[in-house]
Amino acid sequence: MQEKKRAIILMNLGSPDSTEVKDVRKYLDEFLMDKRVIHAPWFFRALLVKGLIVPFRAPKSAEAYRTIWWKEGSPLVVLTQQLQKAVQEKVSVPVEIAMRYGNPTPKAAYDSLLKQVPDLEEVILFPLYPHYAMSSYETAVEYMKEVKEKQGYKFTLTIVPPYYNDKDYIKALSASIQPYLKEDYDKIIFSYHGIPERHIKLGDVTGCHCLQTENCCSTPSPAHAYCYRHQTFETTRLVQQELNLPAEKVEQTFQSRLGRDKWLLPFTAVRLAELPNEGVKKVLVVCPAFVSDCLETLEEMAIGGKEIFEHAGGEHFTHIPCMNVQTQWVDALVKLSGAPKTEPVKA
Ligand SMILES: C=CC1=C(C)c2cc3[nH]c(cc4nc(cc5[nH]c(cc1n2)c(C)c5CCC(=O)O)C(CCC(=O)O)=C4C)c(C)c3C=C
Ligand SMILES: [Fe+2]
Ligand SMILES: [Fe+2]
Repeated sequence: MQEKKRAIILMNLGSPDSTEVKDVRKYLDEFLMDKRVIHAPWFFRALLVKGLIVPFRAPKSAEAYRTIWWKEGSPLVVLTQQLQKAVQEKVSVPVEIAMRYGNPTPKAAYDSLLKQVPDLEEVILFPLYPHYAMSSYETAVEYMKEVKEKQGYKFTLTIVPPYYNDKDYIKALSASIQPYLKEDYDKIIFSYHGIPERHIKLGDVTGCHCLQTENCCSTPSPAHAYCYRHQTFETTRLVQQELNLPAEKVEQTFQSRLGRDKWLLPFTAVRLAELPNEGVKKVLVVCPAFVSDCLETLEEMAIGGKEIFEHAGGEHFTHIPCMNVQTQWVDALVKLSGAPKTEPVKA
């Protein structure tokens, strides 16, 4: 039987095209005008985003991007391109990348694949987010569907589900942490990108579970399929188990808050400022919501987090890089995608 004509798209969040304020403004505008990121009717969202957030944030954000930018471009985009190359070496179908905001766009990714395989039958969409959140996984998937429908492409779209508890993902993430455990450390902080509590409640398919009790995320519920908070706790728990980490040395926090809404607690920045006073002087920080290093890991955590911790009396701060193109992660990704592997070269 003939093999189905397939291809893969790796999808990430995206970055501005450059560190110039005008490009950052354009990127933030597209990002924050997304109705799955800021939940408000279009008119109020536009007023808030275009009138208030973007004009103030763009120059500061551009400054932050300048501290981490590489000569090849944005770390997030460059690392996603490197991941594409690493995956391409292991699968026998074409691999493209697409960004939810900025470039390369979903249309560019689809069109490139159709150029390579005109009779394409199936695109496997791999969101580079291990956890489900409306503002990351859901918006990426829905946007890819929307563009496909609009363009009238005939192939099917198969979506890889969140893999926050997948055995191979957990093993790869654990392997990326393992070498740092040789250091003398007091605590390892699992810092995840935060989201507003409102998003968790809105995504609660039961309508009566999420954030209703202290331990909702560890009480079995169908809501967990869409609960970012539950899924992040699971990743931490499974890595802790895999690496045999003592419970008293593990802490979970949330970073990158924007605006005045109630966001998931505790905040990484607040805990980093408190920990030295609790006798925690040496920390390791890992950011498992990101598979590729980006502004939030390289600037907010490795630079900003370190500053906060040391200013409060901390002595040793180690940021553990994301999995990026580590072989075990690439192998896990290929397996999760279900794409056919390249034939091993015969000796
Ligand atoms: C890991 C998944 C992510 C979730 C969930 C998420 C939610 C979320 N983000 C913002 C606002 C901003 N995030 C920004 C950067 C950024 N966010 C993610 C991932 C998630 N965001 C990544 C990978 C990045 C880095 C992009 C890069 O170019 O490296 C930014 C832009 C930078 C800045 O000005 O700080 C904003 C703004 C909200 C409001 C939100 C949930 C509602
Ligand atoms: Fe974000
Ligand atoms: Fe939950």
